[in-house]
Amino acid sequence: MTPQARVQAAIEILDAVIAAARSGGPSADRIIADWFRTRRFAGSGDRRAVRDLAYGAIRACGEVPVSGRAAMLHLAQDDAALAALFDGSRHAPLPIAPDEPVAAGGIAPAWLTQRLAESGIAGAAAAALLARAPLDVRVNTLKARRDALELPLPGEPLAAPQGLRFAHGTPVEQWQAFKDGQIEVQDGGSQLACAAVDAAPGETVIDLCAGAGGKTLALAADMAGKGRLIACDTDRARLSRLAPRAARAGVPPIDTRLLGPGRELDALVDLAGKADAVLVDAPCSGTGTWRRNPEARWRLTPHELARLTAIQSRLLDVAAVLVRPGGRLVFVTCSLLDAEGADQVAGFLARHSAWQAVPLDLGAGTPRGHGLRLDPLQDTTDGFFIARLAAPW
Ligand SMILES: C[S@@+](CC[C@H](N)C(=O)[O-])C[C@H]1O[C@@H](n2cnc3c(N)ncnc32)[C@H](O)[C@@H]1O
Repeated sequence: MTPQARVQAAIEILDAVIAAARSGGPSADRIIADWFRTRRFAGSGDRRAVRDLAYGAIRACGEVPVSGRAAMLHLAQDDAALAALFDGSRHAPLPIAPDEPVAAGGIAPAWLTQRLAESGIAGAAAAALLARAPLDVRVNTLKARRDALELPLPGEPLAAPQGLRFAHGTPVEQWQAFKDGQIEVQDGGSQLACAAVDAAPGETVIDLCAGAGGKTLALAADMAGKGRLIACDTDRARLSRLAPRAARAGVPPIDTRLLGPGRELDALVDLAGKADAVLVDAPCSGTGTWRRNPEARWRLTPHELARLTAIQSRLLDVAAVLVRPGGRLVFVTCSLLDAEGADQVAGFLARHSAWQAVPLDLGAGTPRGHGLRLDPLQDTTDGFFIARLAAPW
């Protein structure tokens, strides 16, 4: 592809990303993969260049742009070489007209930027939400040890006890250690959220929102494969991805429970008051993971945020029913908004006055309300809110 054709391709992809953000359609990654699937003439250099252009524009524009071309023109404003590629030649974008719409730059839509600022995330901390994430792995202690594992490249040890960091794009999934289940790809913040559960061998631990089991596998390793681990979710497809991952990681079969939204306890009655620990890795806005999917900020609306916070409160109450007297509940969201963090825990403690928040020391993070917040600027992880709550005896 010519440099001009790459820009035009990025514009077409951005049009699709914008439409998907408005209609709840596929992710930018999916759209880019689909675009190239039908254009076999594009080589790996073309893919990388088009992807970088598209993601560069997504990261740079806070509000949803009116079009892919307006988003790309925002980048071209400060890049004369890019602007010169709008030359109208074959497969190139049309020349830039003087009165064309140009998308505005920014961190996120105005309402969301304000909510972040009210939650103490502004300036450099807000910009860091859109930085490029490194690649973190967790050493699986069921099969290996961080200090005795030989890998093709040395990783940088993280605050998370089994975490190692590599540069973005390191092909760890091709390494034998990955194929053998000795390492899992998992953000350092996500690993710290699991450490907050402090799961121990022989315990009964429930992962209430397990998804495809990223955190479940870390809990299983902490339990040394001994005890009872129950992985739950309302999404059958996600939950079904856990079994093959567990097999690769050498984790004994895990009890999985498919939950009905709003009727979660129906499938968990046998566990009421029995769990030593319940992890609520709740569905959330994902403001802490924009480094990986920056277009998510174009999808979020105040209405969607209100829907998510209502689910989070309900899941906290569901979890409280499952925890045994003296047991623990760990609440986690990958969000920096207080509505999905500190406020959520304050609300829980107001509803359950006999429960207590337990201070956390994970070697990273900043206290926020009754919990701890990890943020991409200070902690160089994805953004997370983590709180640990103790049930009364
Ligand atoms: C943040 S994700 C979990 C990610 C997962 N723990 C991991 O580490 O990969 C939140 C999960 O909550 C699930 N979920 C949504 N509503 C739920 C509900 N009412 N009960 C349980 N899980 C729910 C979603 O399907 C999603 O998989």
